[in-house]
Amino acid sequence: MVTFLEKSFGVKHTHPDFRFRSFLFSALLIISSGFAFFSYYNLVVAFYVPMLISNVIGLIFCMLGGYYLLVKKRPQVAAVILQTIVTVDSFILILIDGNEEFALAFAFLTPVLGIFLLGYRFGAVLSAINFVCVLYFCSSQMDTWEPAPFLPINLIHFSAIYFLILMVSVFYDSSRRKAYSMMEEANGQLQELATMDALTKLRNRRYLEDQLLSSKNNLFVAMIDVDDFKKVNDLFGHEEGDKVLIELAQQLKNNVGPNDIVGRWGGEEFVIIFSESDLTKLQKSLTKLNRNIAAHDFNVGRKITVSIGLSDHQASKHRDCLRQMDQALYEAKADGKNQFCVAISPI
Ligand SMILES: Nc1nc2c(ncn2[C@@H]2O[C@H](COP(=O)(O)OP(=O)(O)OP(=O)(O)O)[C@@H](O)[C@H]2O)c(=O)[nH]1
Repeated sequence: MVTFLEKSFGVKHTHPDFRFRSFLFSALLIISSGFAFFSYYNLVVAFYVPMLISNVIGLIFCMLGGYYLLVKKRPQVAAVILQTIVTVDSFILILIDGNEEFALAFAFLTPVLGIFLLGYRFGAVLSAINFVCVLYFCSSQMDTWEPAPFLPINLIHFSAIYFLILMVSVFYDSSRRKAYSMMEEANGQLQELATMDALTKLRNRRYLEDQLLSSKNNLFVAMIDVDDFKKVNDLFGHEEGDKVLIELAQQLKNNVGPNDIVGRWGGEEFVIIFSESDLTKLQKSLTKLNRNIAAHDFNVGRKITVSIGLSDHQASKHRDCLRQMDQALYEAKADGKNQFCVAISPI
């Protein structure tokens, strides 16, 4: 059943909208069954044209709501249609049945349903309009309604209950939405923290690997390793070493394009995922990167340089590509450091 609904709605059951869409679907199904039944009843059992027309129109609107929900995947439009059906139908019932039986009770559906479906702002406006209309109708029909007249005290009771329901619904819905948005915000922050390197504030290895594994394109990826970083720590202390890493993170970001992703792989190793696919252009960028880093003043009593291994990357050969990138980095180090080396996988 859940799989069927997921397919029909076009969203997974974990999607925040799934319950809302399920509610719309069930409500449209139940109401349209009611319309279908009463269309049949008013056509075959007790022929009555006004109710027959209103039921057929209701049925058409339900189908329209279903179309927007299931085909167009626009639940908000379906919600407006459902709300319109309920509000208009409650009016028709009052107009036809007066205060007989349950007709007036249907007016109470609008504040509860309207706020749930349209949100507390639009829902409250609609409820207020609905209230004025019902009030006008009740007042204009006072004393004449059968079987019991609608007395002023009934009006007071009706207004009190209506606004109580409206206020409870507004409070409930605004709290629900607020709690949901706070949870979304907290989730976003957690997600951000889980994918961020605490020292440099760059993306961490988990994020970088997720990006690489989920990419459908062939990419170029570079591994950057600080040369002789142990000496920096040994000569100036670990704290100064940390400052160099933070400054280097900034320099790497300054030297890549806006769509490239810079992250810290771990220790004194960084990774850049390039959006550029032209190798010649990338080689020029890496030459410039090596030059700019070497020329930058890191405020420690020593020049800082980096070695870089560049490799192409395909998600299906992730581990092999990382190995190849490491090998290119190793060659850059072995060749004298402060340079890059390129490794391209055989086609
Ligand atoms: N300050 C600081 N040092 C770190 C951090 N992570 C790793 N290191 C240090 O980075 C150094 C890496 O040293 P090695 O792997 O020997 O490499 P290297 O001295 O850079 O030499 P080459 O890679 O051959 O150029 C070690 O001394 C680690 O302690 C960190 O977060 N902060």
